[in-house]
Amino acid sequence: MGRRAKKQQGAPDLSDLESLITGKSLRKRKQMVGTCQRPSKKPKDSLKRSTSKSNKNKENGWEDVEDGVDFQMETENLFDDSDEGFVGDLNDLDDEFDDDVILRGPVQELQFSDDDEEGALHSDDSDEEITMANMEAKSRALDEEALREAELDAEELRRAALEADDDDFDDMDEDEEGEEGGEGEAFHLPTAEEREKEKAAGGPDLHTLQRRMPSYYGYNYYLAEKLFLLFPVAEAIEFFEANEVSRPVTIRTNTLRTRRRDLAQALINRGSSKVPSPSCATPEYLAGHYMLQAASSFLPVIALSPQPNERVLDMASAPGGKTTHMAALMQNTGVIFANDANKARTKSLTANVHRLGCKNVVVCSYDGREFPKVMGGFDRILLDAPCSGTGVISKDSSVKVNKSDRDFILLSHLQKQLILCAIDSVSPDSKTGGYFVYSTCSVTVEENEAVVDYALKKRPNVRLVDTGLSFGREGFTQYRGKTFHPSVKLTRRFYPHVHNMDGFYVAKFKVEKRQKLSNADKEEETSKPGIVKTGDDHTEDAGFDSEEDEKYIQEGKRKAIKAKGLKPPPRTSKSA
Ligand SMILES: C[S@@+](CC[C@H](N)C(=O)[O-])C[C@H]1O[C@@H](n2cnc3c(N)ncnc32)[C@H](O)[C@@H]1O
Repeated sequence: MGRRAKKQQGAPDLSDLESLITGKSLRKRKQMVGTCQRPSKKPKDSLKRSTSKSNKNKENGWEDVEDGVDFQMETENLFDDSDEGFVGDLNDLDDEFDDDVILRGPVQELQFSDDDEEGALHSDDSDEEITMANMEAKSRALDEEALREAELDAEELRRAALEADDDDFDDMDEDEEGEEGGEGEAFHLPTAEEREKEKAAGGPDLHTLQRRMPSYYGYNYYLAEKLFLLFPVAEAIEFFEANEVSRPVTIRTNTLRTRRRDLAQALINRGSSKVPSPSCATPEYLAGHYMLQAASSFLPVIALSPQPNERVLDMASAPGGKTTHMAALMQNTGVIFANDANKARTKSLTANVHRLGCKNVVVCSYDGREFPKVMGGFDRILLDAPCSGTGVISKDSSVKVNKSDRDFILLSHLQKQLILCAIDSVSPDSKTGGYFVYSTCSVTVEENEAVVDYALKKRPNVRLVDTGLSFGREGFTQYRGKTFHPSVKLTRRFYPHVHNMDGFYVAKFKVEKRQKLSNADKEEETSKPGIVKTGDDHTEDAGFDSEEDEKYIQEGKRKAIKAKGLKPPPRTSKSA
């Protein structure tokens, strides 16, 4: 569990995914309900609790993360008249928890320790006694004050970040060798005594402040640095904050078994205002009338848009949230090969396929890198790649501390191999398709744009196309001095603090026939709009992009040596 008590977010109308663009950050939303607070208290002992939650999630499988959630919903509010598959929000609808009840609840006495910042805020200048009459005004004043301070801090941090140059990696290494850093090692928030000293000295310096924020939220230095490179500081803090809050639970009507309206009626007829979790499953759940899914997991399927009678590969498919969604869109026609390298995970995949009545699915278990040798010629392929999970920290907060650069290197290596194999398994001759979608539930550029750009370079016969998703931020075309192909802009990023859904990334490719082009033709081709510039012709080597990755490989090796308590060799100029 995070710094704050886990909260379910308000309900977006997921029947229209676009409506998830709230335009309001979580911070703003909180202000609206008067709960905006400056992150100012002690770091919570969050990770033990969150780890047990994350373990549970892992057992259940990625798509089943909500299975253990004891969610509530008032079914009437969930459905409209459409017969389409739907996602309904399951939160905030229980009238037992309406605002009135909260407002009517007993007034709680808040106690702050002497050195507590909020305590300092609380004992404002007037020393006026708090009464029922003045409480609301005081509370508002406190909120405003806290907000002002947070904004000032954020502005200071942003300025500090702008001043920081691109030598962060070097800084980090120095730190690691010094006292404060180290892989997986959290920073320390200052003691009361240290804070007094800092105050006397005119406050902490900006770098210190910047480094304290992620520590406060429980991130290790390594991941924090990554996130600060991805977002401006103020936005990074919004991202941290959003990760402390659960995303809305959503359900998808399985249109192979029922209609949205009928499901709504069935649930309403049940006479309960609450839909229990699958651990105490409803008959409708057992009968496969719906699937619990994260809202973000709809995105790659919508982008892929599989058509009836097509031949589709879901290359990393367990536990099958997206496979079963595709089967429904294809109206149980054609064939979907649902593959997953992890045999154990194919059990839950098979169970879901059966429960949801998908008759066009063949489950198989190969390493994705064996395709297309195993099988090729697909009309469409989805690669929902294994990833670091930095987009789903609200579900698995162990990600905050358990990822090292070695993990990122290995993952992006695997992703680069898988993406080439997926591309090579698509039939460019497909009459209806010839599309491939790459997705991850991670927000790092290494696992997303860098992988996509790598595929563009290695496979001259592919180009990026619009995902068809009408929201989401554009993919990065520049990152830390690297420039990606301009078409990478067509890929889409989704964030918890912006879209109120898990962090997610989606890229859609069109696969064309491979051609042996003359040099002159190549020049002409790559100058056409929308056509991918490629470094070289396709190659069977799906390894690292050696020039670019060498530095990271070397750093990974040094870290591994250090982790064993040994002294790594000095950096060579290549790895520096
Ligand atoms: C993000 S999850 C997939 C979730 C799934 N698409 C869904 O919607 O339910 C990634 C999956 O990749 C599988 N995986 C890992 N390495 C793989 C490989 N080399 N080939 C195929 N699958 C792999 C993992 O077992 C895991 O189930």
